Amino acid sequence: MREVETQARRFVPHWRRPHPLLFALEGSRVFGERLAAELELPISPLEERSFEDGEKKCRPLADVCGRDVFVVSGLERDASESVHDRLLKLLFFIATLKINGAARVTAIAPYLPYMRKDRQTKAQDPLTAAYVARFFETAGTDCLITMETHNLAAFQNAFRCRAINLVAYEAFAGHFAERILNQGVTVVSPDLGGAKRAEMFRERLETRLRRPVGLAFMEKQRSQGIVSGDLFAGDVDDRFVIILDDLISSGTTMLRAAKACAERGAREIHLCATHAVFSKPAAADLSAAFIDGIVVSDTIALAEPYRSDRRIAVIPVAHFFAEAAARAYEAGAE
Ligand SMILES: O=P(O)(O)OC[C@H]1O[C@H](OP(=O)(O)OP(=O)(O)O)[C@H](O)[C@@H]1O
Repeated sequence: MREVETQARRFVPHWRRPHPLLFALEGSRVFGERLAAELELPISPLEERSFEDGEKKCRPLADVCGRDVFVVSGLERDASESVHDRLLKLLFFIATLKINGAARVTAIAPYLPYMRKDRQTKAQDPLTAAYVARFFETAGTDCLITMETHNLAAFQNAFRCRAINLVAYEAFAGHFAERILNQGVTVVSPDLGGAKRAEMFRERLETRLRRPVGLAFMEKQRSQGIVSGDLFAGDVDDRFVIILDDLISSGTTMLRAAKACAERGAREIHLCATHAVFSKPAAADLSAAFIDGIVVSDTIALAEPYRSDRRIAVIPVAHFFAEAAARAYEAGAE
């Protein structure tokens, strides 16, 4: 794993007095500290306790009455907490802030889970993306900030409170532009659902490189956990290929797209995804020799064994969140 340096800061926060409070829930201290540095705010103290029966308690130790509050929490699973533990803990904490008089609460969830189930594809399917949005609203969230949600249209339709989706394409494009020499370049979407994302990234990369960048797509269907579909559109022969997706979980999607590119003569194959969810089997799959590099952001802290993998570059994105949080604060104060 290689930590890539944060790009130059583009904003300086100006807080009125008293300044907003920033809380970082357990498991999010590293990202919280990066955010705190960007926002020039201290992390406020809180009490987190787990009880013998599995229930949790989370209490602010700074007086929140009348204050603007930012609360950051990673919502991915880690060794000590499940997605559900973290999601419920954040929702309870937001509700606690509100009943104790917080003026406005901005939830910062670098990775927002449950967004993949955004439509009914089978009879009586749940719509978890919409339910998660309702839970945040019910808890009293005034604004939610996340990055690279799975389906932007579904995300925007699900939330009635302010919901901001950030993207890291500019940072990814900058990273690749420094490494691509005079090769032809193609951005590949590993499924049709990601076509718009790939196109947006391709445009940024083209601007950086000042020459045309190609686009390619692969077919993908997922049913009962089995991924299928072999159609491939676009030219990757002898090209520097970047396969772009929102997240890597098992790695199945990226691996099959990378294989398809290798079979079609790609010269170099790089995977690029905002969220390194990396559920267990990904480790073995992504070590394939035809994968030259993997670029992710730090929305999710890398678990072992990925930390020692030199092919993985991690792009910091806390500054995007800091700027969005500061803007949301300014807008709310108008
Ligand atoms: O690493 P993996 O385990 O393969 O998971 C990652 C994939 O899952 C999501 O798409 P999904 O399969 O839900 O498809 P969709 O675009 O049809 O919603 C996501 O956009 C990735 O493509």
